[in-house]
Parts: sequence; C-alpha cells; structure tokens
Amino acid sequence: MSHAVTCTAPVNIAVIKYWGKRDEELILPINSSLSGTLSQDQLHARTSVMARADFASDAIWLNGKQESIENPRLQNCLREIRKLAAAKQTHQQGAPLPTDKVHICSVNNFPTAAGLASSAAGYACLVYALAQLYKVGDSLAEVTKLARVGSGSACRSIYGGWVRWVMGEAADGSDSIAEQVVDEHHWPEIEVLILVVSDHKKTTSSTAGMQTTVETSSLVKHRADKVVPQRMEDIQNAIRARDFETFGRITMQDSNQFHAVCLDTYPPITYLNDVSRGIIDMLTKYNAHKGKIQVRAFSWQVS
Ligand SMILES: Nc1ncnc2c1ncn2[C@@H]1O[C@H](COP(=O)(O)OP(=O)(O)OP(=O)(O)O)[C@@H](O)[C@H]1O
Ligand SMILES: C[C@@](O)(CCOP(=O)(O)OP(=O)(O)O)CC(=O)O
Repeated sequence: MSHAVTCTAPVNIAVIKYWGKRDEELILPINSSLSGTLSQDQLHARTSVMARADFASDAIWLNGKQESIENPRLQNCLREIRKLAAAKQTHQQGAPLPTDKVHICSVNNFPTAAGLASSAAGYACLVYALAQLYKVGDSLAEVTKLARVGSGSACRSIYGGWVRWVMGEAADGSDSIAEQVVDEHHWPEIEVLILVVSDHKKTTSSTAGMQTTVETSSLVKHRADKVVPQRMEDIQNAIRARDFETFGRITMQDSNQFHAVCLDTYPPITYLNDVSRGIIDMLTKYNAHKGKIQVRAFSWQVS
C-alpha cells in the first residue's frame, strides 16, 4: 500500500537576520529573528512525499535531479518524524509504518541556494508534507521545531504573515520555536519587490558562513547580545502599528549589520555586489526623503 502527500511552502525574507548557531546539530540560534512570509503563489517549493513498504531505500530528487539522501539535515528531519510516528503508531490509521521507505520529490520555482531562502521553503515544505503523511506534529509549533532541524530559517515558513523565531534557552531546543506575530491580512499595503542581481549559487552557504562567523567575528557577539533583542521589540511594535518609517529603518540597519558581520568574519564573506550596493544606496536615499524623490532611470552594468 502507498501513501502520498503533496504540499507547497513559501519563502520567507528575514528583516531581523538569523546568523550564528549555539548548537550546530539541533540548529539553535544565537539570536532571535523575524521575517515576512511571501504569498504561496509566488516563490515556493512544491514537495511530494510517498511512502511504500516495497521501496528499497529512501530517496530524494531536487529540481529533477537525484540528490544524496545521506544529507545530514534530511536525515535529521526523517529521523525526528519517524520517532514521533513510532510513538503514535498504535492509533494512526492510514499512516505509513515508520519502517516504510519514503521517496521525496521537490521543485523550487526560483533559484536554489542563491540567497533566496530555498532551504527555508524547501525544509518547511518537506517537514510539513512528512508530518501530514505520518500524521504527526499535533501543533504548528511542533512542526516549526521539526522544520528547524532541517534549516533554521525554515521554521518561520510554517506560518504566513510576520513571524518571529524565538531563540529559546533550553539546551534541547524545546523552546526554540517560530510564532506568528501578525497574520498576512494585517498589513496588506506591504509589497515585496525581489530584485535578482545574481542567480548563481552563493560561494559561501549560509550554514558554512555563519559557522565561520561564530568562530572568528567579535562583532557577532555584540550583535546577538546587545543589538538584536531591542531590535526584535522595536520591529514588532512597528509592524503592529504599521509604522513603515520605523520598520524600514530597522530593516535596513539590520541588513547592513548582517553584511558588516560577514565582513568581520575571517576570511571575510561577501554577499553584496556593486548592483546590490547601488540598490541599497538608492533605497536609503528614497526612504530618507519619505518616498518623495522621483526615481527617473537606473542603469547598471552587470558583468
Ligand atoms: N525544495 C527543497 N527541498 C529540500 N531541500 C532543499 C530544497 N531547496 C533547497 N534545499 C536545500 O537547501 C540548500 C540551499 O540552502 P542555502 O542556505 O545554501 O541557500 P538558500 O536557502 O537559497 O539561501 P539563504 O539561506 O541565504 O536564503 C540546497 O543545497 C538544498 O540542500
Ligand atoms: C541570511 C539568512 O537568510 C540566513 C539563513 O540561514 P539558513 O536558515 O539557510 O541556515 P541553516 O540553519 O544553516 O540552514 C538570514 C535569515 O533567514 O534569517
């Protein structure tokens, strides 16, 4: 007998950035973060999962290409889901056995590993689909914890609207969960414009980059301990009050500090290019004039 589920999950864009882990295995962050989830019909991952007793092994295809199922993140998700399924086995009618093998097929409708949060949409989608398949994850909070062990930012894609990932304090990660701050109807005037300045795979993955940052940057500790807690408070207040001026300022400052921390890492990490720096400069000037300057024309040379 086979069991199958297909889900889509959207991308989320952090306005207070997660950067640095206190536990690499459980994916526990050194600071809380906050993001907006884009609507499902635009940038998303679509994942189908099928479990059958007669599949020889687990397998995954990403964007049409078979990938290694031995990926430790993937293994962590499968193990946690199966652990919950095994605990529930007696009363889960219609769910596969935890011992059945699963085939996973996922497609992103946007560039993968290019800085557009593909791991967030991808793991949120995978974990949600597996939770449906195995009939586990009784609350969305529990599903956010499962998504977190795939990729930290994935826990925020489980909810729509504005979402915070509370860093938590427990060593086992039990209080490191995502929560919705306000839903997607709260601030309908907000529109997200994504300017793709490069669709190449990043030279440094987020996982590797933040690991080197924690090892070498002195600025990141200051950021996590002294800057982010107040910013989290302030940006949530700005979102609740729909105060775009404050929201925009904090978002730009946090993005700038994230890139400063990357530069403070050794060897330094550079995600910005001349085009993105030009866009940041333009937006800073635009916001300073409360949107009242006229944008006539832009032309950038992209080599
Ligand atoms: N749909 C998906 N299903 C499962 N895993 C995925 C999916 N999409 C991406 N991934 C995994 O996430 C990895 C990319 O994550 P990475 O953090 O490097 O980039 P990103 O998430 O696109 O960028 P950023 O984290 O800066 O926003 C891929 O190599 C793959 O292992
Ligand atoms: C810059 C970021 O997008 C980094 C996201 O990092 P990931 O969540 O991709 O990292 P892992 O937990 O190692 O998978 C900021 C953010 O989304 O908060």
